[in-house]
Amino acid sequence: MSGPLVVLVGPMGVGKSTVGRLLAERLGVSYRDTDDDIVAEQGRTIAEIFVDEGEAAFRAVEKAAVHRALAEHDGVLALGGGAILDADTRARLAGQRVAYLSMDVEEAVKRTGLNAARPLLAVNPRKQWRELMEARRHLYEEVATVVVATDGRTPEEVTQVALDALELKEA
Ligand SMILES: Nc1ncnc2c1ncn2[C@@H]1O[C@H](COP(=O)(O)OP(=O)(O)OP(=O)(O)O)[C@@H](O)[C@H]1O
Ligand SMILES: O=C(O)C1=C[C@@H](O)[C@@H](O)[C@H](O)C1
Ligand SMILES: [Mg+2]
Repeated sequence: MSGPLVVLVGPMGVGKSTVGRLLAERLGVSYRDTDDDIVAEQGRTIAEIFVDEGEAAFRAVEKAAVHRALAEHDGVLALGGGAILDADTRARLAGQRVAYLSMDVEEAVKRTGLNAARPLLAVNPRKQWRELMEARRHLYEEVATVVVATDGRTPEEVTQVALDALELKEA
């Protein structure tokens, strides 16, 4: 299988960065995050891109960054929470090993809070979360080869469950 060893998908704050780094360490590979790529390439925060140019422009930048990372990276790759909204990106994930990290709404509010750095959850996070997940849950499930529930688990426990589910050997 060419492309990343593992791709992580899931909503904002579910632990993609935290678990992604731990997974990469355990597997002896490098970690890459498309949100970080976008910030580095654009020289602006994601919140700034949303405010300056709107969500549609952000999604176009994101799509290019995701496709580049899928072609270049062979370690653990975390995608931005909304990357799976794009049909070409979902098609591109079809042959990949993809772990969907999931959580329920209460866990989501605990982990993301009222964080202004997450523009899609800035106002009424509980309601926004539910709406986002209604629109996206089936897309995360569509691209996933494994689903790992993170509720009530530490990042280390989530990492272990993911390794077992993916049947990957440690370095
Ligand atoms: N299993 C866990 N249990 C409790 N807290 C966690 C867990 N995993 C991550 N966290 C905490 O939740 C917050 C969000 O985690 P993280 O930044 O890894 O998520 P993310 O999916 O990368 O989010 P983003 O949308 O910003 O990319 C952090 O404060 C992190 O410490
Ligand atoms: O879920 C989303 O739509 C987003 C998630 C983040 O990773 C960022 O990519 C951005 O804040 C949008
Ligand atoms: Mg992250």
